[in-house]
Amino acid sequence: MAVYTEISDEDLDAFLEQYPVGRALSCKGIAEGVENSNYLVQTETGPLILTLYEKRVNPDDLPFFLGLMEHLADRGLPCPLPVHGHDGRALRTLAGRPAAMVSFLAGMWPRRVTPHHCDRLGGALARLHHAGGGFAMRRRNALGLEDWRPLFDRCAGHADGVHPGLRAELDTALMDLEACWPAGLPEGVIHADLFPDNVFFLRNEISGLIDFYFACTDVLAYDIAVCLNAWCFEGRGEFNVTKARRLLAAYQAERPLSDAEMAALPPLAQGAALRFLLTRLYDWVNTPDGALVRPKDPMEYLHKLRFHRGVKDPGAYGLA
Ligand SMILES: Nc1ncnc2c1ncn2[C@@H]1O[C@H](COP(=O)(O)OP(=O)(O)OP(=O)(O)O)[C@@H](O)[C@H]1O
Ligand SMILES: N[C@@H](CCO)C(=O)O
Repeated sequence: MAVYTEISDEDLDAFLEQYPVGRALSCKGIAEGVENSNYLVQTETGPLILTLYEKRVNPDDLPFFLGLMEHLADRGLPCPLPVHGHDGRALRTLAGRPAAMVSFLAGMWPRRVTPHHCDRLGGALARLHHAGGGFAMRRRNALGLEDWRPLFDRCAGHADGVHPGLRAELDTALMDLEACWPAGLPEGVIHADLFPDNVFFLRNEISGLIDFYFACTDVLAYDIAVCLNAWCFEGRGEFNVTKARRLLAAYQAERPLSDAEMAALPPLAQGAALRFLLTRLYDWVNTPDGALVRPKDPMEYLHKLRFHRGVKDPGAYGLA
């Protein structure tokens, strides 16, 4: 479960007094998620999500994340809207952590992803990229190409213990990407972690996009590459080209890809697989036994990385 920081009733009451939301009627820790502490707070004016930002979030980035959610919500994207206090501020401190409240979004994330979900995702992702266009703030991707080598170095010594030969395989994959990483592609605001558990559906339509805490300014097509990894593989590791085709077609109906973006999909997809493999590997080897939050399986992403390294042509992703 992801409640790293507990809050007392007194602290919560004092916190809520600073917002025009009335008093708390209940407050429950949310088990899902691995990064931050999240609470569902029922207030006299309705439900809100209270987040206490934990280790991987740099407090200096919070104005970007909160400003971005506000910018996107203002442009009609169904994403959480930060709640401002009586003093106008959305961000303050609770139980020693930076904390903010955002609007509660109804819906459930898809436990079994279908091609229909991928279709809706593709459209929403393109709309997110368009809507992010006018956002004035910038944030470098803290988990981009240049950050993978230092992250790898921090866990390389444990890699072969997770899987024999993993260290050499990751080193080679990283060197290949460092040599051929695409340059000059269109950039803008990307979500950078748009996994199924960050997309809510209600009656088969998207009702919410959440968790903007990796969002940054980077190559737009890299966001598609993240989604191809997170949405288009089956449980046993096979790539589902029908899902990818639906995702890409729906994306392109709203934002057509250039030839350069299409050609770049294989290395971008390798990079996205490597990014999640490395953060998962890092967590895998640094999480003590018996910790409350179970780390996610890095091997899932090794299989995905291998698949993308075998792709010679973006047609493999269902592009015509
Ligand atoms: N605005 C929201 N409306 C409704 N539920 C929300 C909202 N934000 C978060 N949640 C709930 O909290 C859970 C965890 O949120 P979130 O994904 O942001 O956490 P996290 O710790 O950053 O997780 P991770 O990065 O591992 O996905 C979600 O799965 C959802 O159940
Ligand atoms: N979506 C990430 C975890 C949160 O960043 C993963 O599945 O590894």
